[in-house]
Amino acid sequence: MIEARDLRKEYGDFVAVKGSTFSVGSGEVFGVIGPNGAGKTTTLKMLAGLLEPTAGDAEIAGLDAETTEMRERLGFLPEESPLYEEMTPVSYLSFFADLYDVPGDVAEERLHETLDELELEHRDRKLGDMSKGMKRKVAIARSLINDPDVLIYDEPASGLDPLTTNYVIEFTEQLAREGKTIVFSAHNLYHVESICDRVAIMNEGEIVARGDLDTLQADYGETRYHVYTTVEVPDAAKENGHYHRVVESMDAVEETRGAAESAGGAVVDIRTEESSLEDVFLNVAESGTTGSRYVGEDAA
Ligand SMILES: Nc1ncnc2c1ncn2[C@@H]1O[C@H](COP(=O)(O)OP(=O)(O)OP(=O)(O)O)[C@@H](O)[C@H]1O
Repeated sequence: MIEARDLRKEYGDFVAVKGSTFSVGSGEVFGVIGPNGAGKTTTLKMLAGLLEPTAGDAEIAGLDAETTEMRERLGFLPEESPLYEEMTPVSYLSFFADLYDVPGDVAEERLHETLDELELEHRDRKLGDMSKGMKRKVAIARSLINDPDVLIYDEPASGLDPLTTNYVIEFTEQLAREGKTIVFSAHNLYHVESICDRVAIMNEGEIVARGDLDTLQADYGETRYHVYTTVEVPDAAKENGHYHRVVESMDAVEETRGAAESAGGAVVDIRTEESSLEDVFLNVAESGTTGSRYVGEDAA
């Protein structure tokens, strides 16, 4: 559905994106993460045809990123979305519906339906008088006015309070369940983890790792085992009548079992804990960009 082939962006001598390559399947949710300045926005803008790449190209549904046909299939939500302050949500969204040649009655129904789903009230209030969260909801509604099947969302919940953030993330999840193909960037890795099928981790203009979450966790994460015993074993803490030891290998689990049995006790429970995306991200960041590699089924 989406193909990014070696997308590169130079600003003079500075290379903002060194060559992003990835593909996103139909109905998939793909997350782009990385520290400030990693090149996420630049990549997403090139993908959306809003920024001309210095080299490489992008396609959405087989259509070149810069074509009108492609834009009709796409909803783009920029990180910052200045709206026309004097307009109301309804006049603003009608204006964009018009630009996309959406017939008036369809646009009217669609915009109210979307604003209902987003629970946006005060639809006749000027955008300039609306809160940040309300403006973000209008920007999201704008990205959906042409009923696109592909959404590119740059930091959809940026700068919002926790309640509105949850709302926006849940709404994005709902769009994914409805079958939209979504590429989105976020700093909150918990959100990425909860929504995305696959992720790309960017650093200093490069994709340093990408793949599905399980594979990234297996490659860059660690599994921790929580072993609970009836008797004291080395490095264990007393907890609710048992002894709790955290180890990082099955060998260490077996060693703990041996220690417990030698002391006349037993292991009563073993729980595994996988790394979070945050752990994976920190491990990738620590390993630096040298020796970058791709993981997952789309390894290139
Ligand atoms: N128009 C421009 N001219 C020169 N440099 C630019 C321009 N736009 C972006 N850059 C630089 O390119 C790099 C990547 O920027 P980009 O906005 O893509 O990063 P990002 O990963 O989205 O960061 P953030 O998480 O802070 O939004 C940064 O160093 C930025 O300063």
